[in-house]
Amino acid sequence: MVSTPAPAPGVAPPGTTDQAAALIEFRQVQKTYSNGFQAVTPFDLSVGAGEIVSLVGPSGCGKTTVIRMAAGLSSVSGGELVRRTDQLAYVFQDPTLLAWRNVRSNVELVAKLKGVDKATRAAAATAAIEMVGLGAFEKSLPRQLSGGMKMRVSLARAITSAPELMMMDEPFAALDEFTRENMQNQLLRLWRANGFGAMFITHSISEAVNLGHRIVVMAARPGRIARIIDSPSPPTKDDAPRDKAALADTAELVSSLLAGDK
Ligand SMILES: Nc1ncnc2c1ncn2[C@@H]1O[C@H](COP(=O)(O)OP(=O)(O)OP(=O)(O)O)[C@@H](O)[C@H]1O
Repeated sequence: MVSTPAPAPGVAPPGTTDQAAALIEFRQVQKTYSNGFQAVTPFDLSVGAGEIVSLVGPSGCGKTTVIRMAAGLSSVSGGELVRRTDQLAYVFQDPTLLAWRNVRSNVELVAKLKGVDKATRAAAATAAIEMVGLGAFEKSLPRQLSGGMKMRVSLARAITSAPELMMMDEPFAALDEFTRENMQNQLLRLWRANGFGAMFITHSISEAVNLGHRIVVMAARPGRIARIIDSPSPPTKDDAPRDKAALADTAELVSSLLAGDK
């Protein structure tokens, strides 16, 4: 069952698990596909307003299934999924840009399809394009951009629709390590400016730890949560220095959980 009650008043600070302000709550949510395969066993998680929750786990543990249910793209087989916002945006591994539209036109597209008026979406697109550092490429076509630049267009397009909740399914997986780290920084810059909540799926432990206020470590067969870890040094709005040693310890903990040591 998926229900969408009225938006909760107030905005919780990043890292909160305050149920009243949660944008989305999974309550014992399960997924069994029509062939009888149980992809996700009872799953409890909430994502607060302005909170980034990363999901990391082995292939087949149900990460995409979870995010698809959250987005309403896949039905829930059991339990209850409560979503308190319809302001969603998606960013996938494939930036899915329209080849014949230039950067600005691609960035404005989702907001346009959502019916945002021309002046508002143009202003939002200008800000987003600047924020991802593509101001000089507004008129470029996708084929004239690198993989990292295309992903920045995809991020700018998502932000332009002013989402409260971003669903991100391995958005940076196809990028080289250097570009990937750069994109994580871009994403955090956008988050500091726009304050969206996010579910961020990744196979990369360092990415999960760098981005998440909380890190959900999943296990496979059957798909389930192994542990939810509060970041010891989460991203902050004022971009305060992070405790690298504490984050390295968290990465080690995630690694050992994934290896089944803990
Ligand atoms: N439509 C479907 N019908 C039956 N089984 C499915 C379907 N979609 C996914 N599955 C199975 O459900 C399990 C979870 O799949 P899902 O794509 O959610 O995993 P994932 O953790 O996102 O994997 P990956 O990291 O490889 O993308 C897998 O075993 C997959 O084979």
